[in-house]
Amino acid sequence: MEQPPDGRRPRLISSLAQGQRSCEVSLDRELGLLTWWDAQPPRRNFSVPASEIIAVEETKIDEKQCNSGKWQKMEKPHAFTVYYVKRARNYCWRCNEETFWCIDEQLCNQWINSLKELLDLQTSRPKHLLVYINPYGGKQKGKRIYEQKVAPLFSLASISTDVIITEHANHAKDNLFEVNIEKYDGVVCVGGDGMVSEVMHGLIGRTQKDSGIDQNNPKAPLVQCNVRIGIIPAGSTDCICYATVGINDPVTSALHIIVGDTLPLDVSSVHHNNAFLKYYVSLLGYGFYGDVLKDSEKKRWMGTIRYDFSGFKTFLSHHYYEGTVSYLPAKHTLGSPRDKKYCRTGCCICRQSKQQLEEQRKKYGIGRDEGRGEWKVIKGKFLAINAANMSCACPRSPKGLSPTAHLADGSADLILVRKCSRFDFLRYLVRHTNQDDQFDFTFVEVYRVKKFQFTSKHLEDDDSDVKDVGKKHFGQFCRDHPVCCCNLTNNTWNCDGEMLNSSTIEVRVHCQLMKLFARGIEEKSTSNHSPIEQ
Ligand SMILES: Nc1ncnc2c1ncn2[C@@H]1O[C@H](COP(=O)(O)OP(=O)(O)OP(=O)(O)O)[C@@H](O)[C@H]1O
Repeated sequence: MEQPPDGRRPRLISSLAQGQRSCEVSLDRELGLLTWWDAQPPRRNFSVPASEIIAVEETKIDEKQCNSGKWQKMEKPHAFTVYYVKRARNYCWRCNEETFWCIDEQLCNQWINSLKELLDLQTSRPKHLLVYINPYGGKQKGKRIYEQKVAPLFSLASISTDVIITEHANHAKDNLFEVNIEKYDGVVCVGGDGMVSEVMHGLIGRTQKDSGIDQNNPKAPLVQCNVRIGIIPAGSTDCICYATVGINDPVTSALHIIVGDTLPLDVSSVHHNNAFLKYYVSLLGYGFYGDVLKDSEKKRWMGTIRYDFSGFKTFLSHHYYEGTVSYLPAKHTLGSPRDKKYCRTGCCICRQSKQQLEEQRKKYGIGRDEGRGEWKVIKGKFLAINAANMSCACPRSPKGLSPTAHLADGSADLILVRKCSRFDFLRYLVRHTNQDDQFDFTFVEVYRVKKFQFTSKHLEDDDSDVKDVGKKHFGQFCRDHPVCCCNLTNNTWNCDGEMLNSSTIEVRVHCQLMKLFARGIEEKSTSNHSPIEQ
């Protein structure tokens, strides 16, 4: 063992073997770094940070291994296996393993104990989790995905779980109001965005209830929810997972949970007339995205293809909506929607924006800081009104609705698509799938906001009762004849993929209200190779 001069913890260095090859292995306990390199050329060198080691286990050596290679000469070969995160393509993580063989049992135990001590220092890792599985989400594979891909990894990492298979919609949400939440280091949901939304409503609602906060008050300062949520994607839409991890892959998500990653996330609340309606973390969409959802819900029997079908049908209908949007610009944020500064792991825009908000809070007092600033008002006819809390990237649109929206800066990107021709709207939609700037159109506006309101024109009109009779009839006619592009009184918002029926709403972004077991999208340079070959 190497003794450092200044009282630092000693570095463990040994000559071990990997199968037939001998290697040097070093454990720097101060840096938390496991390194190994070939004793003979080509002398490749690998490193794994302790934070990405999943487990270490003594390896049971079978007869075959004992009788093969140079180890057959040894009386008692001993080995230990290190399981660690290996980065694959497209932000995917895999569990890799490396077995190191020692001649001496004492040395083998010393290695196992030293690595375990280092793992014990990883205090952000969960030990006990509450898991909700939606057996009907996506292609109804949630239970199988959990049992085959996730549970074995949790068990390898010595994480214990209480698993609840949901029996009806809102089961997870209701259960979270009753369960002894203190017992758990996090809550995992296996399903799609709908399940994430359910668990989020349960946890945020429970936190407010326990703190005596009235969710119906749109101005109430909500209490941050400290229980992390892990998302195991198993739905038909896994946008929240995709935008926070970079990929919707159950193994990758399970590994982010195991290593105890933490990603703070902004949550927006939606109110109508001092009544709380819903929270959302990815998209709140009116017009095009609200109509696509409304139509697709009637066609659930079609499976995931329903989104394409309803998207095409809604595109042809070309309905527009008239109303007033008022918004409060997010002056505290350091970014802007078209600055090409993407939200990535350890995002400094999110960190600094949160600091700015905290300073404002100290200066003006909690509650009074948020309404400060000048409200802007825009009246018009819109094909779509979208508020993106995150990029909303998904496999169909890898850069998302607002590519530079930030996950945790206390703001949302409000995108207004004014009435335009079908051809122009198609050009706008196509830009979500290529590298061109989707905001570079005269009929598209985008603002970074911390609050906004929308009032439908029909509710603003005093004589709306008389007009509505006619509109109701024409509305039905237009719905039945999709080529008509009239002004409709629809009241459906797409709120994280769930329908919300209220055309007039008040929205407020709550900076970093909840936390996920994730780390955001990693820069390509970190995500290409691991362990690091030096
Ligand atoms: N056992 C259950 N039976 C019926 N519905 C359930 C059950 N468990 C959860 N749900 C509800 O199913 C809805 C959709 O679930 P989930 O998001 O997991 O799947 P999905 O196929 O991706 O659906 P969507 O695309 O609508 O989000 C959720 O809103 C949830 O409340």
